[in-house]
Amino acid sequence: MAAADWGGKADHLAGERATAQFDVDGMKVAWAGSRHAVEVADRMACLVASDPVFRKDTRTMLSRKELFKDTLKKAAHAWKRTVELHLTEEEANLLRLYIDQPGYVDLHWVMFVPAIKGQGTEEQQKKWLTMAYKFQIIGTYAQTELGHGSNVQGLETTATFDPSTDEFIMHSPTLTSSKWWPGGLGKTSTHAVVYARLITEGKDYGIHGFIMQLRSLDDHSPLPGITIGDIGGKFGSGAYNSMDNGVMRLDHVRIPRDQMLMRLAQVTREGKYVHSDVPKQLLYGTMVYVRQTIVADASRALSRAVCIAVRYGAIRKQFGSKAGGPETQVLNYKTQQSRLFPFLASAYAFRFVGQWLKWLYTDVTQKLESKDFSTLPEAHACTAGLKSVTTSATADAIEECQKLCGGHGYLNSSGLPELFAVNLPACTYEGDNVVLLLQVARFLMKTVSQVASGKQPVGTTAYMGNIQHLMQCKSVVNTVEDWLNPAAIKEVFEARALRMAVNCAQNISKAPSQEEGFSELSPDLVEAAVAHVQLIIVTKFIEKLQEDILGHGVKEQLQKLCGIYALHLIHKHLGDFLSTGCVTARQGSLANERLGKLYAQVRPNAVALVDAFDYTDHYLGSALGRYDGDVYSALYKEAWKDPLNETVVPDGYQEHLRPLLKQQLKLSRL
Ligand SMILES: CCCCCCCC/C=C\CCCCC/C=C/C(=O)SCCNC(=O)CCNC(=O)[C@H](O)C(C)(C)COP(=O)(O)OP(=O)(O)OC[C@H]1O[C@@H](n2cnc3c(N)ncnc32)[C@H](O)[C@@H]1OP(=O)(O)O
Ligand SMILES: Cc1cc2nc3c(=O)[nH]c(=O)nc-3n(C[C@H](O)[C@H](O)[C@H](O)COP(=O)(O)OP(=O)(O)OC[C@H]3O[C@@H](n4cnc5c(N)ncnc54)[C@H](O)[C@@H]3O)c2cc1C
Repeated sequence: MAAADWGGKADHLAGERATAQFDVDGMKVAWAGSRHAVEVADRMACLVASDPVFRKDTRTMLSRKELFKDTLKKAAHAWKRTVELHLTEEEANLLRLYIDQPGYVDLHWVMFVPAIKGQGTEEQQKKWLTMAYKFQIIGTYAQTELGHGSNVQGLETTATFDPSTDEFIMHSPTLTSSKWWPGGLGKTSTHAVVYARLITEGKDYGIHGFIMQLRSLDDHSPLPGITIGDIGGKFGSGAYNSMDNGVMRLDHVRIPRDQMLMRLAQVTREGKYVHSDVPKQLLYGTMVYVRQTIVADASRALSRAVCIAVRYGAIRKQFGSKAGGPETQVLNYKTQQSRLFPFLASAYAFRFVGQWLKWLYTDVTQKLESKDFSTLPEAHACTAGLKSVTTSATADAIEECQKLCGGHGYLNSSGLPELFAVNLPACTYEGDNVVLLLQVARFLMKTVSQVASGKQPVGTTAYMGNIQHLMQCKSVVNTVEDWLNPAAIKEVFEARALRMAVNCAQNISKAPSQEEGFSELSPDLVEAAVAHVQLIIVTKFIEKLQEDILGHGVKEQLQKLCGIYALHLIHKHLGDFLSTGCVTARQGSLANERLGKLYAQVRPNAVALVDAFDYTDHYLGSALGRYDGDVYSALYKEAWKDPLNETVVPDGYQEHLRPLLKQQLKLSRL
């Protein structure tokens, strides 16, 4: 399908495709999760690619105002098409995804609606979601403030209950309490779930969510007492600048009591605070949900960058053989392969762990509904950890893909600068990655202490129960081939993760207090958390290979990619594996040798492996990553679209360039 908007012209990558040793269609199914998923994604991608309103080839050349208006136009058109075509929720989500332009609708669907679903009573859901589903109101998620983002308990906005009128008074008491960052808040949202300190009967009960109307539904002006605007331009051209991240100050704005989200806690008519018998952490449920979706976003962004770099690497040639033979495709350089193929493997690894995380989230949600809260800490640790590791790796990889494409990768028309700029903030939003890894570490330290007191850990920490073995085992790897054994790979990852966690726990216990120890050891704790999360990713990839995977050669390719993912981590973090005694220096070099062989085996399949992502040229948005590989014509054509090329002689020539040149000429004649 990726050739759909390609039109059947000469395929410069045909030779590459001919060397593939597996069934690309089968791989598409493995990547997407099911035949149905491939089919619906294809249909939605084509719908977007064939609609001129969704064009994005000149996006990076638009001014902020033009870009914002273009985003409003696309969002409205997408909604129109959704209604006209009676799209299902799955189809509508994919439509939004392939439009590929961050905007207020993301916050509306991904945060505002889930916040009400998770924290509103049935009555509140009925009232607000009915309007939200029909886009009669547009909502955002207003949590972060100018002064606090990570420390949610430090937020300053107040919601003070006034029993005389049965209302809350919403107020920003300081400059730092101004809401700052919420997407769509700046110019678009009519409503928001606003997080504020609940004060009733003179007591501060901490952070709670409140639904607030922000703008008039008649003329869109802010309601009395509300000062609201955009926070200004952000990193890169195009990119996240399509989003109106906002600032908001509240001056004693009154809202009815029933606009406090009351599923987790209530304030009675008399002003009494009542907490339900559910963990208070459920207040953070929306963040758990979104972190889970961000893992899927990361694999998608990474796969786009890899697709661009692999296809371009197969087209780009530099240097020939000394005997004057043909020039070498840069993808054939071993250094390119060792930089790029781990990203290809990571894209698949993140995709599969993202599919598993979605399952975990659904499972935990079902348990929560039947009041089983036991798996909540693990769900928090898994979503926080995987969000952190996958987004950091993705941002680094996109940047490296730019370098892998040389100078042309730095052009906006490569698609890479925008891809980087859009995905970089995923390391920060929905929880700064280091802050989230410290949450994982906290969970690990608790688990280690439970294991020490004889409790059997479950789920993703079950391996810690095998502590006797894992603390002293030595890897059995003795030959390069031994590194093909998934059990051998899993064992060293388990041993490394456990030993790093236990080392931290032992060192913390030597500190004057738990808190001081945690703070002192925090750099090591972050590394232990990364080791644990990488183990989860490796394990889920290995488990994926135990499923029925159809299609000639598909499983074999995935086995190679799984090997690359795991072994490149051993190579990259060899210090961890050596210092914890999980592998010897010799085993480390055998792993590296195995890695080199795997790169060579993947090379003839590389283009087909990125074709299996099934991206249209429209979605990829890259002159370098085109399906047909006609890179140079595309680069040449794109250059002429730049506004600078609208005139042959540039604006400013008469005022600045001509006088300068004339003056210099005059001086030289003196
Ligand atoms: C190119 C096209 C692109 C189109 C893309 C379209 C796709 C759209 C997809 C996504 C769009 C995303 C848009 C993103 C917009 C961004 C939104 C935001 O950023 S919203 C704001 C998010 N803010 C944060 O994440 C703040 C981070 N901070 C926190 O989460 C917490 O405060 C904390 C740091 C985790 C908590 O710290 P701390 O422990 O100090 O405090 P407490 O609050 O007291 O916690 C005590 C116990 O609770 C446990 N805990 C904490 N969080 C959770 C949780 N979420 N669930 C369960 N349990 C939790 C914590 O571990 C403590 O436990 P114990 O140790 O006491 O047992
Ligand atoms: C593009 C974008 C969109 C966003 N959209 C929204 C939105 O829609 N709604 C919303 O409410 N918010 C939104 N945010 C805000 C976002 O959630 C916060 O920026 C994020 O949670 C990080 O908080 P912070 O900015 O306060 O960083 P800080 O916490 O100030 O981080 C600064 C530095 O301090 C470090 N640090 C902080 N605490 C610790 C600690 N305990 N230990 C060690 N190091 C620490 C961090 O690692 C970081 O390096 C958005 C942000 C961005 C960039």
